[in-house]
Amino acid sequence: MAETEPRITVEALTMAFGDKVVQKDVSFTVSSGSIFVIMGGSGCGKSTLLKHMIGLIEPAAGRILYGDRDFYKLTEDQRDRLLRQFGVLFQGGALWSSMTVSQNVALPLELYSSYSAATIADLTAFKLSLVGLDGSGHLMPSEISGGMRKRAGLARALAFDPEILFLDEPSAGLDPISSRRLDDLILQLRDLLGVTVVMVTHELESIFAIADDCVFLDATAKTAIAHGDPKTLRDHSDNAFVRAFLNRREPDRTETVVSAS
Ligand SMILES: Nc1ncnc2c1ncn2[C@@H]1O[C@H](COP(=O)(O)OP(=O)(O)OP(=O)(O)O)[C@@H](O)[C@H]1O
Repeated sequence: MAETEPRITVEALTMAFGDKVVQKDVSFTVSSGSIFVIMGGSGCGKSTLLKHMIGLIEPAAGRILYGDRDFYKLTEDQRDRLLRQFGVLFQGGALWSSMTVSQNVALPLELYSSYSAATIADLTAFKLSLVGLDGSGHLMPSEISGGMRKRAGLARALAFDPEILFLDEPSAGLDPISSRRLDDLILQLRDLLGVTVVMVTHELESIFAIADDCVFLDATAKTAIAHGDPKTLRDHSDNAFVRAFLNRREPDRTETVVSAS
């Protein structure tokens, strides 16, 4: 069950590339221990928002707070320490094709920790077991399925026992069964490790199966037009476009689009 303490606060965020504003005045909070989904149509700025949240792109305006710490006001040292609490799985979840699954998972520990080789081997085996890949560490990425590759990417994202996992389209390209397994794994990791999960996805099945909360970005309004529990939004949002999206219907653009839910 999700706790209610706000873990992340996004406050009046404007995201832009030069003169091109992608989204403006986006505000929401992510509760500690929740699975939070960033959704919206293609090109509305979901991945861009995730990149702002993990320090890759600086806001044009607004703030992103972790607890009461304003991310972009932190010193480099403070920011590095905060980043250590993040686990990130990017779209594609690329593994190095010339390394075994174990070597891929061990890589961040080898690069960014001073653990001994034996400790790294133990930690790697533990992370692989967490994602159900015990016994597969010796295989090359080309020898495992797409679903297993995603799980290996997740094991690597868990290298430093993150408090927050950021996942960009984790189930993209997976068949429905592998996608379902990945959803179950994300839920288990949240329950077992107590991590907060922030996920970009437009897989509705996934959203309804595991998300506690969401923000809905709109490419036309260039702002968030809804937030809350996805099932509640699907059935009761006062925004017709959001209801249509979540019910997989063509939106009726003649209906009034209300700018918040
Ligand atoms: N580095 C960049 N420079 C300029 N424009 C960018 C850059 N990255 C993204 N954009 C633009 O910002 C907008 C949002 O892109 P983004 O990838 O965040 O959307 P998205 O909602 O994640 O899309 P999708 O669901 O298709 O993956 C798009 O118009 C995109 O072209």
